[in-house]
Amino acid sequence: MVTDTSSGGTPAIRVDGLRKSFGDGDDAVTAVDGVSFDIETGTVVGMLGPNGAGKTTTIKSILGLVIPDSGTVEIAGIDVHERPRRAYRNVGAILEGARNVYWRLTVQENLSFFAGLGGDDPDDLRERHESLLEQFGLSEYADTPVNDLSRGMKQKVSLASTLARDVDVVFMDEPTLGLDIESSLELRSELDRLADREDVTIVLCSHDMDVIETVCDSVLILNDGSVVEHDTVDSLLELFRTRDYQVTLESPVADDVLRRFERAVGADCSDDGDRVTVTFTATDGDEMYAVMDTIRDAGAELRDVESVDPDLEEVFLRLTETGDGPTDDSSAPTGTRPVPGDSDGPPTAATTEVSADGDR
Ligand SMILES: Nc1ncnc2c1ncn2[C@@H]1O[C@H](COP(=O)(O)OP(=O)(O)OP(=O)(O)O)[C@@H](O)[C@H]1O
Repeated sequence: MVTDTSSGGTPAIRVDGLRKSFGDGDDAVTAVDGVSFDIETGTVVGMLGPNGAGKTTTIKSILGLVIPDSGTVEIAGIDVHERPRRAYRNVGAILEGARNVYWRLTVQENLSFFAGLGGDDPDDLRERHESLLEQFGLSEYADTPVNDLSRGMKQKVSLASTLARDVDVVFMDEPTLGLDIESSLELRSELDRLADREDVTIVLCSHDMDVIETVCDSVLILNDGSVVEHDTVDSLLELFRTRDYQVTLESPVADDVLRRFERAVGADCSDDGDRVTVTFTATDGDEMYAVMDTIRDAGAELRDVESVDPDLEEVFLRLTETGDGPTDDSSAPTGTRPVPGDSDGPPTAATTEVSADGDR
């Protein structure tokens, strides 16, 4: 089910009928194939999808870094194609981790530079910058060149620089990558604060399902260039909550009975010598009764039946039907990654900021 999350007002981001192909003829690849969604102001939205699902292309199209073949993008009701300067004025993005800050500049200089990009006088934002430095534990490094900092600290500078000016919409790709647990938790509460108290809209791509599950209000799942789901995290978890069951049988259960049972239930049984555990999905009550009948017919003794709460990772794998399990990197959800040479759009206000590459 694709749900429109807008509540009637102008959405922070509106994407309508976005399409983008790369290459020609037999080599053409359709990266984004008619993507449409609204993102409500002040919400944190996780964008997920297997590798090649079209996440990067969608985000780059929203930011004006890739020119779509068709479709429109509006930020706060302003068409980014018609009025790019106005549309991108309060948009920030971290697309390549710590690479979007200037490593030869000091931490403070980076904050001032990025504040200046938005047309603000950095002196007017001194208080904001001091509080950002404090929040991210960077105060004592204010005059240190970014180059001399650890990877995690560089990531924090990158985040602080994005927030150095007044932003209404922020795109973040893997913002917790390289952060220690404490900093990652700090970041999560900072994202909550930005969305709740400052009404900032945040679009987050992360490999870390835990971050997505705890920080995001809703999730947008892309697969094969299309939106396959756009719903709240709670609804998505609810969707599968009552479908998974774990049945425990008294051991021993004869081998042939186990195999028959596996075939009937469509799941693997594990026998630890004391008990036999079977986890299966029953989409309705009839299926559940059928499983119970199978257990009775097999003469197995039922010890326990429990429903199993799925986590977001499982929901994601089912919706995208990658089905290879969370350990398979090729199917795991990922954040956006840079694709060399795809910046075929003209410079925009957003381009200027997000592609301000480090001087390594
Ligand atoms: N510049 C390009 N030239 C050719 N093909 C491209 C280009 N950019 C993206 N693609 C192709 O478009 C499809 C979608 O890519 P995209 O990078 O948007 O997916 P993604 O969901 O961000 O994947 P990942 O998680 O691997 O970063 C892929 O098949 C990719 O190979």
